[in-house]
Amino acid sequence: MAELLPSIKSPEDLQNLNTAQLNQLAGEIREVLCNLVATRTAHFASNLGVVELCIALHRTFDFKQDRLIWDTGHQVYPHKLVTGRYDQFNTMRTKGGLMGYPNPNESDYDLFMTGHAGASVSTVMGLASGDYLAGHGDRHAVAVIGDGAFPCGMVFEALNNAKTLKGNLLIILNDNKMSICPRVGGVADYFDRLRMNSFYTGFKHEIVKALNMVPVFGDPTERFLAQLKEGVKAGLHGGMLFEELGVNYIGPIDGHNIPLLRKYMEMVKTQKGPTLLHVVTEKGHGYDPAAEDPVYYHTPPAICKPGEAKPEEKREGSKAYTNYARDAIADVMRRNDKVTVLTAAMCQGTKMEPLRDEFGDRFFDTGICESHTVAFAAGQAKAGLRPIVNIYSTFLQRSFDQVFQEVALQDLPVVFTMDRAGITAADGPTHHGMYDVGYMRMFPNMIVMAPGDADELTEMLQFAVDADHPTAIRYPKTNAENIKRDRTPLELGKAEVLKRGQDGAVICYGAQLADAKKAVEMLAKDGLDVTLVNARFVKPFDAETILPILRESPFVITVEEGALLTGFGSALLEQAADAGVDASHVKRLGIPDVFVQHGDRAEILAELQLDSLGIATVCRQLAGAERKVSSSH
Ligand SMILES: Cc1ncc(C[n+]2csc(CCOP(=O)(O)OP(=O)(O)O)c2C)c(N)n1
Ligand SMILES: CC(=O)[C@@H](O)[C@H](O)COP(=O)(O)O
Ligand SMILES: [Mg+2]
Repeated sequence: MAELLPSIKSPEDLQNLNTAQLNQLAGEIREVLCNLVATRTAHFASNLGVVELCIALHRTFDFKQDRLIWDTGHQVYPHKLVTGRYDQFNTMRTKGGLMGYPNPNESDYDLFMTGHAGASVSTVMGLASGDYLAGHGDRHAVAVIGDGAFPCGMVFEALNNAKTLKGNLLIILNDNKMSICPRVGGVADYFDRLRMNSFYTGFKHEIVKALNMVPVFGDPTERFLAQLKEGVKAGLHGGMLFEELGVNYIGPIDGHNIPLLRKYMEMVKTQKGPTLLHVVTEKGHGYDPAAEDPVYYHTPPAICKPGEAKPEEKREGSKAYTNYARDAIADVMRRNDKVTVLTAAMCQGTKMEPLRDEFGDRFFDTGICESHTVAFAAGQAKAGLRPIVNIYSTFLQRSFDQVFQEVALQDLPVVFTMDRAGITAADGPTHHGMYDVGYMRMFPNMIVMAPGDADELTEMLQFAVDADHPTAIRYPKTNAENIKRDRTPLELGKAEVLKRGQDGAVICYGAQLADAKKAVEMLAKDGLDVTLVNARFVKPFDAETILPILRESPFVITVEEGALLTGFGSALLEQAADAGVDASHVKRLGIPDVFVQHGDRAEILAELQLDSLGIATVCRQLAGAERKVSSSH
């Protein structure tokens, strides 16, 4: 039972604790983290890994004045616990409760609401620059960034700029050998070599000793020269990559040793110029199952109670769209050896570990480097391959310019399977996939579609791989259904009319089709005969099918799980305006011009009237309104 933690109302309450008490506090924080994931899915292993680092930071710096940014922000739970949010902690990732990422609306100790990796060094540099110009050059600016986030291009853009910075910059590299999956790439290998540095440091000491004993000639000289080469290599590995950029490199040090962390932090506080402190931690530290399997315990299912064995994944009747997409990708790759698949460090989230194993040389994990991922895919397409970029909608935003220049402008056959397109629920506004419809349909040459059910996703993927143009397919974070019907074969730019009625029309773009169908069936029981359309494509738009429905229907509702601004409904209004068709009776359902907060997906969809009840309610209102108008004529 937590004794110390409840008394920590702010980091000031840490100042009087001794090392034993700080270590006890670390244990209490871990207990709270374990209890949290016994109740719901949350970020777990990452938070377990930064407990001591967080305590040492708040014990050493005064972040009422100094600046602290946790890169990505998924590891911010210990920070929230020591900055006065212990009492609310059980609301984590629930509607109206604490956000699972930093949230300035919760605390002044949270400076940026983040969830996307790689921006911390840049933003903390901006803070340092602003403080310097405001006369607060004595403030410290600290970015804590993981080894998975570090390869983000933006980090190197910031490092390039760091030596010009006025103000104090401390970058803490939290190196736990993990992204969500094991980290990949040359930066990862470099960190591995740096982690050996404690060995090299000792080795360098040996070199100096050897220097004093070096004989002038004979065998020992050769041995000495061999050692000297190693010593020089050690020096190179001793953070020279950073030193050459004007960033002092210190480390690596043990990230679970609070006194040691505090000693080094006090030391770097006096260091002039940008400094990188390399801290080695264990992802999942302090809870053995998580330390042994940090991939699974990155965001484990709610039912993994402390000490319980790893539960089998819940068997559900229907599978997630993610599973259908993964299986469809695997199937296409088996039948066509020109097809490749790329992920930007989301192999686990897109459930592609089996593809990594099966298609080794046609599976590419680029790390958290989405801009590179898309440009790399464009290069593959130019070379005659059919790359599939399997990516979360929200993270694709990082690659906007590469989608434009390297893919659409070149008219290259890159397939974008955009997972988490729509409400992602507990992750909140940084992770909802809101904007992909708008920005993907803007680009000439792009084919933009959304399946109404699981089988249609499979069909669309094959269609996309066969298309000689860039294509984008969006689907949400939810279980997929299959809608029984006489399925119209997929045809470029053609919608599918599931039912015709004379009282109104519901035109659905994407996976809410199941809810739209339920709504139309409910309405039929009320005597309202409503047309149901599965739009399938937002680009090319099926004006030939849809505009006559606008002309004939007393009311029309469009349904999409995405931003209304620039979304499918906007496209319909544009088409109507261009064709001179009256669209004043069109009601668009989707996400309004707000950032949707975290919460339960079903609740959020209901609030937005995007579920079957909401769609039916809006139809009744419009039908009623329509009947009043027609009866008053
Ligand atoms: C731009 C972007 N791409 C992908 C992700 C998904 N993501 C969240 S955490 C994570 C791994 C981060 O690894 P690291 O920075 O080492 O933190 P750790 O979990 O190891 O503490 C990834 C890929 C993201 N949040 N942002
Ligand atoms: C921090 C981060 O961006 C990922 O951990 C993300 O939260 C994963 O989302 P899913 O749980 O939907 O895969
Ligand atoms: Mg890591």
